[in-house]
Amino acid sequence: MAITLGPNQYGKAEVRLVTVRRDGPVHHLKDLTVSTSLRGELAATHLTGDNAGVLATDTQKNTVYAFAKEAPVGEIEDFGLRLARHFTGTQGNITGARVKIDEHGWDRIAVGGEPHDHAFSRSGDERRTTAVTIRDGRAWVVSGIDGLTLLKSTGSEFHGYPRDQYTTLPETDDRILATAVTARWRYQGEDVDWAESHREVRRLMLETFATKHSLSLQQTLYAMGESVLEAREEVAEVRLSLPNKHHFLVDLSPFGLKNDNEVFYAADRPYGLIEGTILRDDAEDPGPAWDLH
Ligand SMILES: O=c1[nH]c(=O)c2[nH]c(=O)[nH]c2[nH]1
Repeated sequence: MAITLGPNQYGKAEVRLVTVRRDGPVHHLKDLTVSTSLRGELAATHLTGDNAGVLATDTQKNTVYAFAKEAPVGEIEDFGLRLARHFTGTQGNITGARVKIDEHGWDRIAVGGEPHDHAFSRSGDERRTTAVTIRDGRAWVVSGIDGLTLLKSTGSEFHGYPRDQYTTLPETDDRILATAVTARWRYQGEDVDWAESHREVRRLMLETFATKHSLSLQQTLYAMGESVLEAREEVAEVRLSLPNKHHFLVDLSPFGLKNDNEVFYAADRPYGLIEGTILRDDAEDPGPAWDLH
């Protein structure tokens, strides 16, 4: 029997980085969680403990902080590209790098209706994300959104599904549709206005969720991805993971009351999990070598 080393990578996970741009009385915050991951000729350390080719994860963490000082962080995609290029460009045996960044939003506190210069409140659960991968000299950028919770109180039906001996779900032509969007979209190329693209992808998905009359969450998922690919040529592929946050009608008949789609029980688990990829058929296939997402 022969034993070999399979795919491997190493890096520093979840470096918490907060920067304050202080070029005047109005301060600008960036709040990021950065994870680095390197690949390459790393057999020696695994097989013999020879660390000559191992850029320490502590050094990777320090590089994140130093880069944040040496130039403005800017958009997370650009920051990720700078870091990934640095790791692959300066370490002879490192041929691949992945930098994942989550951005946590802060809103300015309104004081007397005016946004404050340097006091903030956390924006909520939604996070902007990116994963930048350098592989064999090529860069791939996959950006996204986590934790964007959506609900529509009508405009959603679910019926026509098979009924077998285990089916109890009543068919409905009017239900609450709610989900927490995890979205990832892969860019073709790097010549992108990242902030504008993120804003527009988000807007398109939200508008489609709101306006598309839904016969299933699967149909809504496809329509959300399709609207992005139709309008944004810089995007090659959209992946969505949509938990169906069920809202069940409460049976009010024991109290002699009729429930006209007004009183619901919001269940937290179990939940349906609807996932899918929407693709442009002429987009370049990045290959399976290192899952980009
Ligand atoms: O939009 C839905 N898709 C399903 O596949 C499903 N299954 C289910 O029980 N409810 C729903 N809703």
